[in-house]
Amino acid sequence: MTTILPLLVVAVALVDADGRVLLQQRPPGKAMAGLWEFPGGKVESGETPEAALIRELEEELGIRTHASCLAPASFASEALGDRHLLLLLYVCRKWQGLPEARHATALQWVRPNQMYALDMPPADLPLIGLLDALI
Ligand SMILES: Nc1nc2c([nH]c(=O)n2[C@@H]2O[C@H](COP(=O)(O)OP(=O)(O)OP(=O)(O)O)[C@@H](O)[C@H]2O)c(=O)[nH]1
Repeated sequence: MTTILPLLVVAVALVDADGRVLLQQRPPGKAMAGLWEFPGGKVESGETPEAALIRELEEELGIRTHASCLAPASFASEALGDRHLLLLLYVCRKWQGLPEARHATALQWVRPNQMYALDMPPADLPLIGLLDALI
């Protein structure tokens, strides 16, 4: 029997006052370079998912938020090489600071229905319809 190791990733739809969501572009050199994704990253050993997301938001965008502002919204389950990605998606409408691209190539604010036209990781595609209905 093949052992499949799960990869736990947290990501967030940051929603602004106009109902737009922040996407970031994966930088060259990383897997799936150039694709547009939700900010987030891997949950490290000993971290709660919310703590991991708060850490990633600070590292990647320089913004701060609180666990009580992270609303669980959906998840994705997708094969990823020899791993199996479990991506927990949160929605967040309250944070401090102005997002800046510290790791990403670029940032853009888009309405969920504009995401269908963007290149996004396969795991994210089923999440677009949910955000379209939710936001
Ligand atoms: N952040 C994020 N990762 C996603 C999304 N969709 C998706 O398939 N992933 C995948 O989830 C994994 C997240 O890993 P990452 O490389 O961004 O995480 P990280 O910030 O911990 O990176 P590092 O390994 O360079 O430290 C990648 O395999 C990435 O392709 C998404 O919308 N947002």
